[in-house]
Amino acid sequence: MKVTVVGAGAVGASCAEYIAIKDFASEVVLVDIKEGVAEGKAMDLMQTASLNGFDTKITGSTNDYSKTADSDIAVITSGIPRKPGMTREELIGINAGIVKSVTESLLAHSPNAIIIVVSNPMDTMTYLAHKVTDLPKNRIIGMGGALDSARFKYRLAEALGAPISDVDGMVIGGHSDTGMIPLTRLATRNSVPVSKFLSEERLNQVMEDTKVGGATLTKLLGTSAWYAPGAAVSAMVQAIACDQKKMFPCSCFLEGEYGLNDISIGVPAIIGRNGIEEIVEIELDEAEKAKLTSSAEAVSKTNGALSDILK
Ligand SMILES: NC(=O)c1ccc[n+]([C@@H]2O[C@H](COP(=O)([O-])OP(=O)(O)OC[C@H]3O[C@@H](n4cnc5c(N)ncnc54)[C@H](O)[C@@H]3O)[C@@H](O)[C@H]2O)c1
Ligand SMILES: O=C(O)C[C@H](O)C(=O)O
Repeated sequence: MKVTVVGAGAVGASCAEYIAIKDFASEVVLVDIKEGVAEGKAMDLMQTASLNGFDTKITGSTNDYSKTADSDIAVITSGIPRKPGMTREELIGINAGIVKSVTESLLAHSPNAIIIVVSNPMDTMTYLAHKVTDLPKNRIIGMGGALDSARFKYRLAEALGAPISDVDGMVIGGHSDTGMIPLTRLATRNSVPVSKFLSEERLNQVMEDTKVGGATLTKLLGTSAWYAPGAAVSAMVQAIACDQKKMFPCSCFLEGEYGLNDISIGVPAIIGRNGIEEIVEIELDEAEKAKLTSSAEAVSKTNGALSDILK
């Protein structure tokens, strides 16, 4: 199983590290536009192999996509991250051009790859990847919900005073500060609804803290997060590589599911060897449906900024 990760920055390198540590891929190729960076990170990571006990071969390449040929899975993390005070949507001007050209270069050498889009604004970059390639919808997946759900579980566990392993929960909708929809109604502590333990007010606080999870870290770090994003991408890569059929909320191109069309947005999906094996349509209540509609409107508005690049 060959995996290419484009962008050897914070998220790309973290993702490559987690993939290697889990030791399910034969090869990971890191690609970056900055001379020597991908080669350097690959060498540094390879020097952890004997310490961390993995056999995955990690190589680096400065923009030479021939090294990525015949990848089974390609992850796109190239582009700029936000700084404190910015929204993800403000990155579109620079990142759209990068994601378009990287997607085209990847597919020129790996026509059968399944692509995972990470660069922000992620739902719009996933939509862009669909539009420039016209690949079947199962082969382009946006990573956002897996990360947002991990943050939701962290916040729930904190509020409950429970171990994170006892908590389950999911975030759907757009991967943005206002568009995320943490599904508190369906969240559980060992199968018991969390509303049994937490007041509505505390649950609302959990929801708000989850939605600004990325912004909170960006303020603390001066740039956006990488450990949990890298872990979330690696979990999705593993689900594909090992045909795990795991369910993650992720940005899927919708054609009528959830009443939405011509948009990529976070919904639950089964992830396996074919990428998105199935989009799972769960029963939402009226309030959740209204939130998903308004989240989709915001993503569509951001997609509108792609009109020039899609000409
Ligand atoms: N979807 C998510 O949940 C999620 C989570 C974290 C970060 N992100 C996004 O991922 C992106 C990367 O974040 P980061 O923290 O790793 O940033 P970073 O600056 O550390 O790394 C980005 C890397 O991309 C490289 N790059 C730029 N243009 C390129 C090109 N044309 N080809 C190849 N490489 C190129 C840069 O040289 C840099 O090394 C950002 O857009 C960020 O907002 C998304
Ligand atoms: O917050 C960001 O800008 C990066 C990423 O989308 C995240 O959620 O960590």
